[in-house]
Amino acid sequence: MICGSGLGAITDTLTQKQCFPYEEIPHFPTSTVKGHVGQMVFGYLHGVPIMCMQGRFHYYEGYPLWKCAMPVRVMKLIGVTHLIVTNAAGGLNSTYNPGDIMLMKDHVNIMGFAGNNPLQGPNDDRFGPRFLAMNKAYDKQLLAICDEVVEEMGLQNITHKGVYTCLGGPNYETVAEMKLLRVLGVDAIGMSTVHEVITARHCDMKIVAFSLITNRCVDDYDDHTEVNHEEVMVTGKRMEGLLKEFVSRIVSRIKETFEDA
Ligand SMILES: Nc1nc2ncn(CCNC(CO)CO)c2c(=O)[nH]1
Repeated sequence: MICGSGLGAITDTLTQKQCFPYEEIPHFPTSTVKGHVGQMVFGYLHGVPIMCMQGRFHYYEGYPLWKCAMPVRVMKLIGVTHLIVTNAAGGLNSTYNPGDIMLMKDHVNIMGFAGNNPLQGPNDDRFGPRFLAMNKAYDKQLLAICDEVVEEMGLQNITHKGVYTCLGGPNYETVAEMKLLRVLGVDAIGMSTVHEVITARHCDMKIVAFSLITNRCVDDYDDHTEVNHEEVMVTGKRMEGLLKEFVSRIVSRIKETFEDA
């Protein structure tokens, strides 16, 4: 699992936890962002062994995308098969409200348009192919499991399926940028996740990802509200209980699916 801004409480669901601060892990970057604890947490959830990044690394912290996503390859080498990625995101789709969940059905790798990609450079054949198909990055079976959990928890009114994009940050978007992203079919905007998903897909992990919509993206020159990180974390804190239950039930169903396989 990868926990986004303010979503680190998801690790509270784990038992027999062993925590390793990133600064104690050789060659790992360190988390410098408020709301990101900065440690790798190992534990169990419904008897399933879990490796969880409590806090992630971002391009805007000064790390190249391959380094931000490097922990995904460490997870692969340790034997992780399924990746649950969470993030806090701004809701560009006007039907989204703070506190909503957006299940990622796809992403727009806008940083990749300029070739800024975690797989740039010589391909490491130990993990995957030189040229990677991305049309099935978001696993349909895992999305169906999310749909079942949404139904079970009665979250239909606050849950959406949409398209996410990752900008480099650390600034939030301008009005013109939000208007452009809306034209491109983007529903939620963040500063993470896409490079982690590309890296996970490259090494054939099954991936499910969702955004907690922490604030509205307002593409109106007459609206003077300004997004800020505190607001992002406040919404994360408000929704942490529900998200813990949501993720817990997803893992439980993945376990059932694996046991039936
Ligand atoms: N408009 C907008 N709203 C958002 N809410 C959360 N994030 C994700 C970025 N989170 C950063 C700063 O809050 C910390 O990684 C964003 C974003 O990128 N844009």
